[in-house]
Amino acid sequence: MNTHRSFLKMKEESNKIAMVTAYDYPSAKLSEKAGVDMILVGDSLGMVVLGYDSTIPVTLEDMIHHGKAVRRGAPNTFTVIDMPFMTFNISIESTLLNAKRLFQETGAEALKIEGGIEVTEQVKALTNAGIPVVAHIGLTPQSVNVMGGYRVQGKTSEDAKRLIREAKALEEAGSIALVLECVPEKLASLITSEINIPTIGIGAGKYCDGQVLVYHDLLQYGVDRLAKFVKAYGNMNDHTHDALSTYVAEVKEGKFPQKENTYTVDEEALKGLYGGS
Ligand SMILES: Nc1nc(=O)c2c([nH]1)NC[C@@H]1CN(c3ccc(C(=O)N[C@@H](CCC(=O)O)C(=O)O)cc3)CN21
Ligand SMILES: CC(C)C(=O)C(=O)O
Ligand SMILES: [Mg+2]
Repeated sequence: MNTHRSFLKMKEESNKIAMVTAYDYPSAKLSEKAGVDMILVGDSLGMVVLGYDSTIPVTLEDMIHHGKAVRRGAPNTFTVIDMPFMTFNISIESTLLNAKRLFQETGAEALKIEGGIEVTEQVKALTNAGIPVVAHIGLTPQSVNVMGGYRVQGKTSEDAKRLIREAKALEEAGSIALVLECVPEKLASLITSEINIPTIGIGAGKYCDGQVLVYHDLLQYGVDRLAKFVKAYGNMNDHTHDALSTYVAEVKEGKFPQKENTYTVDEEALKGLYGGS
C-alpha cells in the first residue's frame, strides 16, 4: 500500500501519479487491478452515479455508503474520499465529527476538501487529529452557484496570484496533496514547481505531478457530454447499448436462453410429476 510519503517521493523522482475516481465495488476492483496509484471516491458520484445535476445534493451518508463499497473492491489502493457539500464549512467541531465518521467507517487513507485560504483551519484541525487531507482548488464544483458555472479558473493575473497563494497556504497547513481543477497549464506548472506536495491535475495540463479523471468519463459510461480535458479511453455507452439491446431482442425472439444457459434434470426424477407409475 502506498502512503502519502510514496507520493512525495514520486514527485521528487518525477514519476507521475495516476488517479481515477471509483464509486462502487466493480469500479474499485477494476481500478486496483489496472494499477492506479490512488483512488478518489469523488462527490462527482452525485452526478455520474446518482443522476443529480450538481455535487451539492450529495450527503455524508452517500459518501460513507459508496466509500465502504470502494474499500471492499480496492483494499490495497490508497483511497481518498471527498467531504461533501457543507460538511466542513460550518465549524471546526462539525468538520471533525463528520470527518471522524467518513474516515473511521470507510477506512480511507485521506479525505479531500474543496477550497483555499478559507479551509486552512480545517486542514490543520484534521491533520492534527490524524486525518491526512488532500486540498482542491481552481474549479471547485461545490461552489458552482457562486462561481456562476463550471469555468476555467485562474485566467486573470489577480486570480492566478490568488491560486498560488492558496496552494502555498494549503501546503503550509499540512495538506498531503493538491488537486488543481480546470486551470491553465502554465499556472498549474508554476504551482507544481512552487510547492513540495504533489499536484494532481484535472483539466490542468501535463506538468502536474499526477492526473485524475472521472471513471465514467474516461470509459464514456452513462455520460453524454465530455469536458475538453477528458480523453475517452473506452466507449461503454456503445458497448453497453449493443449488449442490452441484443439481450432484449433475443428474449423477445425466444433466442435466449439456449441449451447452454439451461439446467436439466433426469427424466426419472420427474416421473411422479406426470402422474405416471
Ligand atoms: N462527469 C463528470 N466529470 C467531471 O470531471 C466532473 C463531474 N462530472 N462533476 C463534478 C465536476 C464538475 N466538473 C466540470 C464540469 C464541466 C466542465 C466544463 O464544462 N468545462 C468547459 C470549460 C469552460 C471554460 O472554458 O471555461 C469545457 O467545455 O470543457 C468542467 C468541469 C468536473 N467534475
Ligand atoms: C473531479 C475530482 C477531482 C473530484 O473532486 C470528484 O470527482 O468529485
Ligand atoms: Mg469532488
